[in-house]
Amino acid sequence: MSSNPIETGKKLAAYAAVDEHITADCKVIGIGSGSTVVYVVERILQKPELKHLIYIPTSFQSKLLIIEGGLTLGSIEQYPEIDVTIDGADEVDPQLNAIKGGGACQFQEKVVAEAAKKFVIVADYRKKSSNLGVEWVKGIPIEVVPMAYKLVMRSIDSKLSIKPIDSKLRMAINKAGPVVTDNGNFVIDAHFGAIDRPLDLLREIKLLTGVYEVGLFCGMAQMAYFGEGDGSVSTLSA
Ligand SMILES: O=C(CO)[C@H](O)[C@H](O)COP(=O)(O)O
Repeated sequence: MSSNPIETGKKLAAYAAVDEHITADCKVIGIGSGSTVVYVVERILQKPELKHLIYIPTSFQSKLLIIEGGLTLGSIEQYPEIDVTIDGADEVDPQLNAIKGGGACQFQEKVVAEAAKKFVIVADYRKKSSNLGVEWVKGIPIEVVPMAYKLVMRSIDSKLSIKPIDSKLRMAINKAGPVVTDNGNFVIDAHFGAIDRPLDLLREIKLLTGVYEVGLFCGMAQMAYFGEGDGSVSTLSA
């Protein structure tokens, strides 16, 4: 085990979720994105009985994890019904509402989560929260069509029932200009502070012209696994 409690937490959560939800009688598995999901694939690769399943990616990163692991890559067009999707999250509340999109993959992640009979979140202890917007203060990731980004920023400021504390276009590191998603779009991160009614906010933001997808996942997850700092795993169920 790593001596870093965060890495240990990610690994414990990922291993527990794979052990409890991915079995040889599953057919199609959705693979989320981010650093915790690396441990999901690591655990799958330790189990030869899971080799024959079809794996659906949620990003370029997770496609590479599947291919480099020698697993069978499928597409959501071929397999629109998924048995289990396991993915990370940036923040999860007690009702299992989540903020996702820290890695700008929220659109494909939402498609693959929604297509699954069971959507399971894996995360380290920092992601557990009493209220969305309290622990994850970088803002809700909102994927927007590039030519509309200024309009969406104006609309976020003026048309929602709650005003953002801060909202900005996500800029790339090691590249001049904005982050460009796997779908060729931009991301606006809008921080609203503690969000009391995430589903209402999700609906409002989705109605803004130019918005492609919102990194609020409400009522989607059946279960979440959190790797704790003391080496244990805690769970939340819907
Ligand atoms: O939503 C995501 C990417 O868009 C990730 O699942 C989320 O950012 C968590 O990542 P990590 O496991 O690295 O903490």
